[in-house]
Amino acid sequence: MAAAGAFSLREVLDAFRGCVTERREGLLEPCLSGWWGLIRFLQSLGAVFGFISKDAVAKVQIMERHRRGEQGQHYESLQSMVEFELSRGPAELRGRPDSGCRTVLRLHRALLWLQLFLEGLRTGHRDSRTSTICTDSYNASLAKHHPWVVRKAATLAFCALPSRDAFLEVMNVGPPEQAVDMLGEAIPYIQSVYGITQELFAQHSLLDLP
Ligand SMILES: CCCCCCCC/C=C\CCCCCCCC(=O)N[C@@H](COP(=O)(O)O)[C@H](O)/C=C/CCCCCCCCCCCCC
Repeated sequence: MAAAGAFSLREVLDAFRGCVTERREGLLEPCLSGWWGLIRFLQSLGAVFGFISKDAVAKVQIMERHRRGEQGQHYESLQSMVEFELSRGPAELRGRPDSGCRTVLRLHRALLWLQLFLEGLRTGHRDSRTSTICTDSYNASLAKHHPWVVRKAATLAFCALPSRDAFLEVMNVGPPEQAVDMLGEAIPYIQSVYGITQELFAQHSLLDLP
């Protein structure tokens, strides 16, 4: 999947559903595909979100370069990636700004924001403010990893978000009730990807990679 064409929540849902295998392995390809779908949605919201989508694109592209590179076989799953990058030594892992583990960690933290945001949208009232849901989700997740200037720019951008119902309509799923149902279907898959990544990274003390 690439960041072009109309957004489809169904495609994003299918991608995240395909990320976790029966043996609880996290597959990178479907995750990246899910991320491209989300980025496409973000890009459709306008230029005010450009600095956020640019960062997300850069991180997904780093992961694609790993996957398609000479060592690509080690980047099939989160587990094989962690094993491979740890085998090269902690100094190498901590010193590389484009390591797979560091990059996945940034996307993983953003996935917690996404979970909280989608849950807030799903359970919110018709007249809830999307910007408030987004700000609360951000403050409870990603914000603690960002410097003041990024937090300020992000919270300003959130003010440009449309109302909850308009937002649900932009999701192209049909009426708001249908979009809410699909969010209910999507959230457990996103939680599952978040859960296995959190477990794996905690097990190897990788949750604070600089
Ligand atoms: C189902 C459809 C509805 C929801 C659609 C949501 C679409 C969201 C798409 C993408 C989310 C953006 C993910 C951003 C990843 C940020 C990773 C990060 O933390 N990067 C920072 C640290 O990186 P390093 O410097 O250590 O390499 C970097 O400093 C960040 C810069 C940009 C600001 C990031 C703010 C993120 C706010 C959360 C996304 C809000 C999107 C709102 C739209 C609804």
